[in-house]
Amino acid sequence: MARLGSARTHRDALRFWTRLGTVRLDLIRLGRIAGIGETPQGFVEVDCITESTRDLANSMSKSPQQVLKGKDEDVLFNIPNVGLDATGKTTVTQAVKDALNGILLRSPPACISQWRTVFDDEPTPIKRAFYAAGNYILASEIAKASTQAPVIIDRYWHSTAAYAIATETSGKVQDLPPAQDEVYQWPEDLLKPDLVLLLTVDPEERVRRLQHRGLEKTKEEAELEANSLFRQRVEESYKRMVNPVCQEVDASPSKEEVVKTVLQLIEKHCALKKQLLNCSST
Ligand SMILES: Nc1ncnc2c1ncn2[C@@H]1O[C@H](COP(=O)(O)OP(=O)(O)O)[C@@H](O)[C@H]1O
Ligand SMILES: Nc1ccn([C@H]2C[C@H](O)[C@@H](COP(=O)(O)OP(=O)(O)O)O2)c(=O)n1
Repeated sequence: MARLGSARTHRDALRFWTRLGTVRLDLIRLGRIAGIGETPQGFVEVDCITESTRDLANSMSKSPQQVLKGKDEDVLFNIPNVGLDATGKTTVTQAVKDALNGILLRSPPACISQWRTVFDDEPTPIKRAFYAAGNYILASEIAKASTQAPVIIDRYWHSTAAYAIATETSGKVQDLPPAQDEVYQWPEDLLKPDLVLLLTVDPEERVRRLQHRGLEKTKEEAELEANSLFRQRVEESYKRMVNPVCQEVDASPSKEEVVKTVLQLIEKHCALKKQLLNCSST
């Protein structure tokens, strides 16, 4: 395990605290995940080597939103889709990306996805650290891609937070942290999306889609299937997210209809964004 000491002296070391306050990550530009473990302070330490980390270091010296300012900023946006598994996120993100000639990204990003199965078997705080780090790495990719085209994202911070909140709590949705709690707030140091879409379907339809898809499940996906209270806590946590809120989309209709609805929402959002930009520049 790479020691925290080396991270402290490393020029490119970056330190992040997740919103949930449980995990500290030291992302170091080395090229591979060197090790993980508990520091004496009880924090989880992850040394992560990705090309993106240097970009991230550069972008973190600016405010998260500043890094998005490209020359065509009035027409550019980034839109994550979130929701329970098998609600159609991957289907919709792909179709929207094609329709808008955009760029499709996902959380966790491709550059660390090969470690996913390893981290999914780790204790929860370490697994969360992995997904949280993924969101920050993804942010630097979004910032870069957003100067070229609209960016459509399959999951982002909302997913990490919703699953973390649902795991850290038990029982019914009434036992979740209250609606105004800061766990539902977007982290200040993470690039914000323009519009977050929460895809929802009724539980029976979701199970049908899950069976139809037939992919291997993560432990949490299996938990989602077995435990309807857990599922309700994840979905309710999504609904309580603020700044930005998750805009709910009924994903029960046909793929074509859902994509049409999503494109209309994006169009509406863009019109609003342009209006706001015009107002602020006059
Ligand atoms: N609107 C829809 N109507 C019917 N089936 C759908 C719809 N959207 C997605 N599906 C199917 O449901 C399954 C899960 O979709 P997927 O996009 O993989 O979900 P997710 O990314 O949310 O896990 C796939 O087999 C997909 O073809
Ligand atoms: N940004 C992310 C992405 C996924 N996760 C976790 C939450 C769940 O345990 C799994 C579900 O992710 P997965 O990509 O397998 O789900 P879908 O393919 O979209 O159905 O990963 C996360 O915590 N944070």
